[in-house]
Amino acid sequence: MRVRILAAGKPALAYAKSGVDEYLKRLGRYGSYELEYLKAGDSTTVSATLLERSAGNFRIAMDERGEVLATQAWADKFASLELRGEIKAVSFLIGASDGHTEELRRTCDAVWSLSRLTMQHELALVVLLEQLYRVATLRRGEPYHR
Ligand SMILES: C[S@@+](CC[C@H](N)C(=O)[O-])C[C@H]1O[C@@H](n2cnc3c(N)ncnc32)[C@H](O)[C@@H]1O
Repeated sequence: MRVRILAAGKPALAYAKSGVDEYLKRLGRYGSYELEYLKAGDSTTVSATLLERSAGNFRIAMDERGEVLATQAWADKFASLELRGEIKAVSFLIGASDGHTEELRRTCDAVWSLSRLTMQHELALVVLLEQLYRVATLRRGEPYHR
């Protein structure tokens, strides 16, 4: 199963750029993880583009209003998505500074939260990638996950 991460706007902050590079590099050993940036803009335009670019994928909106899950629950959800043979790709959608539209949240297959905190979108991207890496190591029984 391909894992796609679609994010509005390339990171501009140095810590975010290096965090993204680091976790993408690490994830490369665990499967197909693809990070795609789209142009930042207003919420309506960005949400419409995110939906268009993720058409046909199992879509997970990353949003502070979403379901807060433990890391083990992420791993369990991944396993059950993989068992559903019809799902070829899952897309995680990160919004721009104004967040997602209500329509995007309604249209997605799931809405997950990284915490109840509102994070700057570049930080949210780094936290998402770190969790994906943690889930990958957890599923392989490797020691990174504690
Ligand atoms: C600055 S936030 C948008 C805040 C906006 N006020 C809202 O109502 O969503 C930009 C993006 O970062 C991501 N994000 C920020 N905090 C998050 C959290 N706690 N959980 C999941 N995603 C988060 C979301 O994708 C969000 O659309």
